Amino acid sequence: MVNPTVEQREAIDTYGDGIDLVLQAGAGCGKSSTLKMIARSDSRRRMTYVAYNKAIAAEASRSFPQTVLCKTGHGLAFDPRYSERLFGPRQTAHVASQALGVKQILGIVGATPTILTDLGGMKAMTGKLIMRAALDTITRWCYSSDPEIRAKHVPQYVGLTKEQPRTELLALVLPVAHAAWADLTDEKGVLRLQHDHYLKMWALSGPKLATDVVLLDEAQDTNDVLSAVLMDQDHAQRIAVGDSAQQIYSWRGANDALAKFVRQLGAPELTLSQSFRFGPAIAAEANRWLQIIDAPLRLAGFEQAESTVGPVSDPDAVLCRSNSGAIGIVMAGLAAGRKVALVGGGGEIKALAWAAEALQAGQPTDHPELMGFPSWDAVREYAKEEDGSLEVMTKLIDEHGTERIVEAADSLASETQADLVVSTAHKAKGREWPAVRIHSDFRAPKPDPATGEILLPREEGRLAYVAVTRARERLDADALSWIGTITGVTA
Ligand SMILES: Nc1ncnc2c1ncn2[C@@H]1O[C@H](COP(=O)(O)OP(=O)(O)OP(=O)(O)O)[C@@H](O)[C@H]1O
Repeated sequence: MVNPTVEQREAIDTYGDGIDLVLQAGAGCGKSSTLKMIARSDSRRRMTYVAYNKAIAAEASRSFPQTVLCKTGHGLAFDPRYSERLFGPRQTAHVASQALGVKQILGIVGATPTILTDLGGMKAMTGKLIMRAALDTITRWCYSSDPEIRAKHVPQYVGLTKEQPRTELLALVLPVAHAAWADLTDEKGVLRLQHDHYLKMWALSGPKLATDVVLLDEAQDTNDVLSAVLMDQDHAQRIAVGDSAQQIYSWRGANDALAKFVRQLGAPELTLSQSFRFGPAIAAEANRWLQIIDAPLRLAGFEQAESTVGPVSDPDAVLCRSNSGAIGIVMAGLAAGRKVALVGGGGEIKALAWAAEALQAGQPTDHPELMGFPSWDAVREYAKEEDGSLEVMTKLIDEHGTERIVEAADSLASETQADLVVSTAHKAKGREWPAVRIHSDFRAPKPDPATGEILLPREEGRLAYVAVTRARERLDADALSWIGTITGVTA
C-alpha cells in the first residue's frame, strides 16, 4: 500500500467530514488508489461504487474492501426477469418493424412514404427505416433524465435536418417510438429489450439505493439518466470522481456530472494532479492541451518515470480520431503482415461496409451515419464538401471495396496476440500503452474565412488531451503539432 500524497490525504479527510464531494483526478493521477484509500478509511459504512463498464466493476469488486458494492449503472438496475427478453435472438429493424406492426401504427396502406432530403432526391421511408429511427430515438431518450419521449430525442440524421424533411420524419417516427416503448415495458411485448431500456425503467421508478455512500467514477461522461438517480440519493454521501477535461462523449448525450454535483449539490471540488502514469515530458504535452481548453487542472509528471515525446516508429498503439482513420491503419497494418487488434472489434467497420454496399446497390440502409442518404453518390458528394472523416471512409471503400474491408475486420487479432493495437481516441478512454502514436486524422481546424481565427471545439481539445495521456513511456504527437496555431476555443 502506497503512502497518500498531500492531495490524496485531503480527499480522504474531506470524505471523513461526511459531505458530498467532487474529486477532479487528472490522467493517471491515482484515482482508483484514492477511492480505495477512502473505502479502507471507513469500514462501518456501506458504499456503492458505480463504474462506467463491466470490466472496471469486476476489477473493482476484486480490489475494493468487502463493504463496497461495485456495479455499473446497468448492474444496479438489472433484474433477472429481463433476461429472457434481453438475451433472446437478435432482431433486425426489419423484423422489429413487422413484429410491432409499424405500417398499421401509421395507417400506411400501399406505397411506402418518401421524404425529399436536404440533398435533393427522395428517400423511401420503409418500415425498417422508421423502426430503426424509433429505436434510436428511444435510446437517446433512455440516456436522458426526461420523463417522456419528445421530438428532441429523434436523432438529427445527415440529409434529413431541414425543416420540411424533419417535420415529415417526426410524423413517422414519434408515434412508432411511443408504441415501441409501450411494447418494451409490457411483459408480453414483442420487441427485444436492450440494457438501456431497463436502466430507464429503473430510473423512472425512483429507486433508493441501500447504501451510505455513493461513489460515481468517470463522472465526466455520465448519462443524465444515471446522474439524476445518484444525485437523488439524498440519504447518502455522494462522491463524484473523474476528470472534466476528459469529457469526450457529449455528442452521445453524456454530460459532466462533476459540474452537476458542484452546481446542484454544492459539493466542494478537490483535485489530484500528481500523475503516476508518465514522466514530465508527457505531462508537459498534456498541459499544453489543458491550457488551450482553459481547464483549471495542470498535471505534474512522475519524476521517477522516464518519458519522451518524439517520433515513434514502433508504437504499441495508434490512436485515431475517426473510425475511418482506424480502418485505414488496420488495412495498412494487415497489408504489412502485422497482427493487428482493433479496440472494440470489427463490428462497426463491417456495419459501415454493409451499409455502403446497400447504398451502392440502390437499397436503403438503416445505418445511423448513412441512413439519410438516398444513394452512394450522395454520400460521396457530401463527404467531399462537408465531412472529412466520411471522406476518408468513402475513399477507403471506393479504393478497397466493401468485401476487402469486411475481410480485414474478420482477420483482426485479439489484443493479447496483436503486435499493434489500433483504437479511436474515444475507445482508448481509461486505457494506457507504453508507446503511443497519434494518427494524422486528428486534423487542425480550418481558419475562419472572415476573421482568420483558428478555433478548436473544446471537446476536440479534450479528446486530444485524452489521446496524449494514454502513453506511459513514449508519445508521438507529431500529428497534433498544429496545436501552436490555435487562436481560441469554441464551446
Ligand atoms: N500516493 C501514491 N504514491 C505512489 N504511487 C501511487 C500513489 N497513488 C497511486 N499510485 C500509483 O499510481 C498508479 C495509478 O494508480 P491508479 O491505478 O489508482 O490510477 P487510476 O485510477 O488507474 O488512474 P487514472 O487516474 O488514470 O484513472 C498505480 O500504479 C498506483 O500504485
